[in-house]
Amino acid sequence: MSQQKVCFIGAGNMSRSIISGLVNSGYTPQCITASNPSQPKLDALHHDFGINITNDNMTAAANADVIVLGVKPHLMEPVGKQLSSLDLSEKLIITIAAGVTAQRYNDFFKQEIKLIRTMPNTPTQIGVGLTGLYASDEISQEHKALCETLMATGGEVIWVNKEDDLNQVIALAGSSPAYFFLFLEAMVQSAVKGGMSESNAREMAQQAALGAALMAKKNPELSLAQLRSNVTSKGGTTAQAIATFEDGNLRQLVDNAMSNCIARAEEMATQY
Ligand SMILES: NC(=O)C1=CN([C@@H]2O[C@H](COP(=O)(O)OP(=O)(O)OC[C@H]3O[C@@H](n4cnc5c(N)ncnc54)[C@H](OP(=O)(O)O)[C@@H]3O)[C@@H](O)[C@H]2O)C=CC1
Ligand SMILES: O=C(O)[C@@H]1CCC=N1
Repeated sequence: MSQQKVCFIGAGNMSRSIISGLVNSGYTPQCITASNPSQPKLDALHHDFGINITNDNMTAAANADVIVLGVKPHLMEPVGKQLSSLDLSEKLIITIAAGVTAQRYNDFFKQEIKLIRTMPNTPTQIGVGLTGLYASDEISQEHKALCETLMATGGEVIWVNKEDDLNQVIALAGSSPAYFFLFLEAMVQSAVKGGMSESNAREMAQQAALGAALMAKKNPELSLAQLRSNVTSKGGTTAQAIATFEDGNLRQLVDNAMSNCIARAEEMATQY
């Protein structure tokens, strides 16, 4: 794998997940630098992965071939302004932020930068993530290939043709691990209420989720409805549970949740 110098501006949850994917798949830790204002997350990254750490965004960015912007969306503008005095013409800039359009970064950095917008998710940290990628026509094949190689260390990558499609990626993959954690939380709470120990309840619920996801993945010829049907004996227990979900309009609730997720990304695009 190419061992370009990669720096992360912002060393929070998502940057940590990507760094974990990189190092676990053999990327040289000495080629990775994380920059963050507060020290504890940096120290943990240095301890866990052996990467370089700093509180100085400018030095980190100046010395990197690839700059990954890992701060919250509202901080992209001050970070861009801070780095705008650097000559970024030869560098690839990768943003992971939701809801900040590619065009805005040229304003923030006060120059035409080579930017690829990505939408990863936290399972990247264990190699089973998914990252959506968008690049405008001006971005070179070399930079696209480099970005894809870096992000693929955390799992699957999917290019989208239109920037707007990244908002669907947010709803389907970037944010969605949280939906599944919520579902697991609710299952565990119900089982604990029924007398099960929390650890047993969690083990059962998470193993079932893992098994269901793997079955869906390993049987692409089977529809999701068929996989569900295979569990659902007529007049049996599953049928009662599924009927309860359908009566409670789970599908509509999921549709509302995903639509609101996308609407928030669109709103953020007008804010930042
Ligand atoms: N979490 C997720 O699942 C996903 C997040 N994203 C995107 O990733 C980005 C980061 O999110 P997430 O990792 O969750 O957020 P975190 O809050 O965990 O991380 C953001 C980090 O940025 C640091 N930071 C703040 N100001 C600066 C600055 N001026 N220069 C450098 N670093 C700074 C913060 O440091 P400190 O804490 O010390 O202030 C913090 O460590 C967001 O844009 C989000 O949209 C995308 C996909 C999924
Ligand atoms: O909640 C957020 O805004 C970010 C983007 C996707 C996941 N976390």
